[in-house]
Amino acid sequence: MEPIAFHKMTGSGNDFIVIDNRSGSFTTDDEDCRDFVRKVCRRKLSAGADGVIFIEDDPECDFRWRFYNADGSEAEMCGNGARCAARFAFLTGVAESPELRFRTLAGIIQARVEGTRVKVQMTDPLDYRSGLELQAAGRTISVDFINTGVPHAVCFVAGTDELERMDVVELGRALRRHQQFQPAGTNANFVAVLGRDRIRIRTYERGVEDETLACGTGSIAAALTAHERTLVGSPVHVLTQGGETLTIHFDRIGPGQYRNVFIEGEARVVYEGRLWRETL
Ligand SMILES: N[C@@H](CCC[C@H](N)C(=O)O)C(=O)O
Repeated sequence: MEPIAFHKMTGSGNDFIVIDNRSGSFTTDDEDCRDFVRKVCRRKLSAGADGVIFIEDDPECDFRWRFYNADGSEAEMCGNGARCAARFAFLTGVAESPELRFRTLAGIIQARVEGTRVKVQMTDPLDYRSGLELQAAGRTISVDFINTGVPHAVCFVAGTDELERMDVVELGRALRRHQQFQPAGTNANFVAVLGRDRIRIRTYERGVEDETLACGTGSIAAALTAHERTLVGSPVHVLTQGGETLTIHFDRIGPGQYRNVFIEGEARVVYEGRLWRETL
């Protein structure tokens, strides 16, 4: 059986296995594909990753992607994955120009690749809600919500000391499955504002079911909800749990409504490898 070639990439600490599936070796809708994703994402037992990205042909764009979380669930969008997919496409010749477009389940995304830095224009956010008072993990917390391609709950905390001490997994897990966000569930972000142009974030990701080192759509959700609370301007620099910074640019056009939302940061190839299905 032929080995599967892949690139292991990191988008500011969110890590992905990227596979060129233009030949169609994977049928991305079927259970075998989800099973492959779950196996290959296991840390210590396989390559390990937060998700898998399949690059496929598209009649109108440079390519389209299918994005899967580590648990095999498909997500409409992933900000860090989008930056990795764009860099992969330019590096491997899937896209000829560093300015490229690709199709996702959330809509068409535009990206610009400049060395290891990639800036992506995201789809317009939806469904902003603020000040939800929710019971989670035995306490009442105030939560804002916005869908930045995927759903995100955002909780603001008093400062970095409180953020460092938080049990992000316990609280994140409780919010992720809270009845308020059913049936899709939500990602959960915990945020400290450091200044008018700077915030610090920790994210519990749906589909990884754990804290990750960075989350692009979560960083956008945090920047926009902080802006709604008049805590920050634009752009906002988001310091992630992995220590890297993502920069979010946006225009506010009305209460909870935004256009021209961009995310910018590093997207790096960690290594290229080959996988044998029978050893997964
Ligand atoms: N890490 C991503 C978000 C990936 C999808 C998410 N886990 C979900 O299922 O909603 C990002 O960088 O945006």
